[in-house]
Amino acid sequence: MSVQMPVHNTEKPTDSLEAHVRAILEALGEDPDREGLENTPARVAKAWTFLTGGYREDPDKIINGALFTEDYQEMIVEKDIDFYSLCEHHMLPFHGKAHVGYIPRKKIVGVSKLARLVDAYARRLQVQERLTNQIAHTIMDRINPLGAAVVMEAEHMCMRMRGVQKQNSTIVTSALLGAFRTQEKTRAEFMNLIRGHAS
Ligand SMILES: Nc1nc2c(ncn2[C@@H]2O[C@H](COP(=O)(O)OP(=O)(O)OP(=O)(O)O)[C@@H](O)[C@H]2O)c(=O)[nH]1
Ligand SMILES: [Zn+2]
Repeated sequence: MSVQMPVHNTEKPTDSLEAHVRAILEALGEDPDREGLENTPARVAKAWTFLTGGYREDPDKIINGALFTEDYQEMIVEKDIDFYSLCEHHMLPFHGKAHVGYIPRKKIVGVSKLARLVDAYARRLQVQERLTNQIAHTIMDRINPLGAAVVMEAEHMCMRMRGVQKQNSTIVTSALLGAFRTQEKTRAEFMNLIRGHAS
């Protein structure tokens, strides 16, 4: 399956964003020079630069930085990884939890790197499906495991604060590759583990 992998930008957008935020404030009928808003363009530009910091991360490098050879071929699951992303349709946040698993063939990865990988893809303009796929495919490509699995559960602000205004709906997406796709038992074990059951 081919997955859209995003472009890697290196330039920080902070300076150019500031002027645009000022223009948005004006378009909203606000006075960008009043005391409370005086520093808002700079603050917003800084916040958005952070929230889209994933464009300046190299996901391959994150994984390659901490790969270790280990004779361990059982499932490894890191669950409940908090993430914050921005939907590319409304540029509003969606956030929730990511559950990531893989079965090593020869290599294991430093556990913090799985969480860093989630952030590197989440901190961009995204759709949840692509975000889920990108994480799973990077694990598959970089660690070369027997399988990789990602399940993401998220609340979309564009469905809560506006639009259809559904306050309780959660979107669940999954990407199951290798053994997680072909072996029902493996898939079931992963699903049980992320639901908090030990076996
Ligand atoms: N599949 C998918 N859809 C998303 C995601 N984030 C937002 N959307 C949807 O993107 C769609 C954009 O639809 P449009 O009809 O062009 O936009 P809209 O008029 O603002 O739609 P409403 O949100 O229904 O008011 C909406 O249905 C959103 O709910 C996502 O991560 N995945
Ligand atoms: Zn949206």
